[in-house]
Amino acid sequence: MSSMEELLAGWNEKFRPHADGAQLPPHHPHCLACGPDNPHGHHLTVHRRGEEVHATHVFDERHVGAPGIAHGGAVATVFDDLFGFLLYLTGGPAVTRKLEVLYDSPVILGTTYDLAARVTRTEGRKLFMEADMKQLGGSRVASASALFLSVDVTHFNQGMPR
Ligand SMILES: CCCCC/C=C\C/C=C\C/C=C\C/C=C\CCCC(=O)SCCNC(=O)CCNC(=O)[C@H](O)C(C)(C)COP(=O)(O)OP(=O)(O)OC[C@H]1O[C@@H](n2cnc3c(N)ncnc32)[C@H](O)[C@@H]1OP(=O)(O)O
Repeated sequence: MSSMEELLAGWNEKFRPHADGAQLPPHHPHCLACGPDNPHGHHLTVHRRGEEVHATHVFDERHVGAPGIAHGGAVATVFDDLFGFLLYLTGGPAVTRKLEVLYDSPVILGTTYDLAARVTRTEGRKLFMEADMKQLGGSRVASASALFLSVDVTHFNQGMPR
């Protein structure tokens, strides 16, 4: 079995119904944001809570921008991937067409943040999503909105070596 075939087989399994409160599976083992086997990754763990997905996250020195502060691109990576977990609730693959991040305050390395994301509207293939990142029990430090577009499985063949 090719690595793509293995990925597809596993991907279908990931779309089974997930109970409220369940930990959701990583997109794949090397995913930059959630893959457990990516040494550069964020190792994001995400749970379903009702129709939302939630994560707690600590950025570290691998994600540094200005000294002591997370790189804005790293913050965007985590938001983008968190949106990708909503696909387990909506039931099929989709990809980011548009991602907008609002940075309210610096995201400090070594600090634990709470993240939550939800689908706000669907329109045909279009999934409109919103997310926020907050200090534990505290104020918002960033928020994001995204448009994902549903795609067929063949979309992912574009990444296979030719
Ligand atoms: C079931 C088996 C599944 C198997 C999957 C297998 C393997 C997967 C393995 C791993 C996956 C891992 C992770 C995935 C999950 C999460 C990770 C985070 C997410 C990402 O990291 S993902 C990567 C970054 N992402 C891309 O790499 C996308 C590149 N891009 C494209 O591939 C195309 O761009 C595409 C396909 C997106 C669209 O192309 P397209 O040709 O299909 O669609 P088109 O452009 O025509 O737009 C259709 C309708 O959206 C409207 N529209 C467009 N833009 C708009 C805007 N800005 N505002 C408002 N409306 C807009 C149009 O106006 C039209 O509207 P209407 O239909 O009403 O006319």
